[in-house]
Amino acid sequence: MSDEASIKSGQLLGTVLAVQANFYRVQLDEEDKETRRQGDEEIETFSDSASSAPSASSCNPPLLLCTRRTRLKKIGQQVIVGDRVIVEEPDWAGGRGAITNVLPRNSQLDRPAIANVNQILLVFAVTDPPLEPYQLSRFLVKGESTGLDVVLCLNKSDLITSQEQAEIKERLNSWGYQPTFISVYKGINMDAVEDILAGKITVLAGASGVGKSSLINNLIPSANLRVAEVSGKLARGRHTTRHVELFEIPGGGLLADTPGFNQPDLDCTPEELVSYFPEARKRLETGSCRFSNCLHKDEPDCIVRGDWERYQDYLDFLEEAIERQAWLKQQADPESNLKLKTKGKGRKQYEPRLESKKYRRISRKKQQQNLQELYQESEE
Ligand SMILES: Nc1nc2c(ncn2[C@@H]2O[C@H](COP(=O)(O)OP(=O)(O)OP(=O)(O)O)[C@@H](O)[C@H]2O)c(=O)[nH]1
Ligand SMILES: [Zn+2]
Repeated sequence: MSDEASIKSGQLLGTVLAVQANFYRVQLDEEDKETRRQGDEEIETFSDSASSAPSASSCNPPLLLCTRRTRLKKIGQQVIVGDRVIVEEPDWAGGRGAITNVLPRNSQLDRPAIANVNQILLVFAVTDPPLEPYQLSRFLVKGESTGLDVVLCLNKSDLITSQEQAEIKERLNSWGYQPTFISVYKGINMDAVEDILAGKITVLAGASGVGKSSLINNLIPSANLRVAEVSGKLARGRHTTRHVELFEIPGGGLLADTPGFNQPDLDCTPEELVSYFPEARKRLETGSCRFSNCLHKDEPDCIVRGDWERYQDYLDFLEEAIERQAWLKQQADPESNLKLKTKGKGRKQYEPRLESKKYRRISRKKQQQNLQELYQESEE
């Protein structure tokens, strides 16, 4: 891997927006416009038909469909959406190029794989569907567990009074979040959303029906067709694959709508869970628990346990994380699926256990259950 400083002349720098079979759709950086213009002049000089075919630089956005160099394949260098890549040998008239190198990633999300994401934009509705604190909490914790910034937008603010809005705001402030109240319908605070997204790679997440598709269509009019094509209310096509795509926002920034991220399954360890609650982090800044490995449940002299609204959510998620850890341990250790039995004459032998208990209990909230089912459906 090389870095941005070592780009040589003749090399172009761009960002992978989508992966289609063995091709990578790469958006070139603005600085490369000059190079493209020069390239076009050459084409016009040498080809009579150049004016009849649209060239890469006349495309807006400037995109090249690229292959990955064999050398990258040989060294096992994957290219994923969001990657900053070096492109060589551009064919401006044909809109083609070859990826010769991948710059080091600043971050990487898995499932779906996407590089260099700066933040998670969590969208919920203030009502319709009703704002469910437990579900919101799960999404927030899931978002925090990526280590990226989590930004919260609450849509459909046209449906509530300013008094109700103030109450929600106060409540979420106590959770450690400053929500932006928006309305895609009424165009409320859409410029604030554009400011949040500008110059960054953002992953959009949020429960079903909160207005994510509406938001994308509003921000990116050109995505209209594409969203309707691949997702839409009828087809739900985007939910059947792990397809990820970065949409260019006219006001700046790239946005990924990844249904894979929309299942709020928590996959962290019991120890790290506490750091995904801003209000608990704040308590830990003011002091420490007696035990360094405190899980903040019923240990003596715990600074986290106490009278804060989401403490019960913390305990619920902790239970889940503990069960998950036990389950993973069992999976990793083949002998743990076996039971040590003492046979005749003190001889010991492993025998298969009866079917082990399923680690995940039935979710206590129906809405969340529906979401999980939805996700499973989409995975099938
Ligand atoms: N009142 C109001 N309704 C809105 C607003 N934004 C979206 N809606 C409506 O909310 C419903 C859901 O919107 P979508 O954009 O499909 O929501 P989504 O989050 O993409 O939903 P999924 O595709 O199920 O994940 C639609 O009926 C929209 O018309 C808004 O600002 N105000
Ligand atoms: Zn503690």
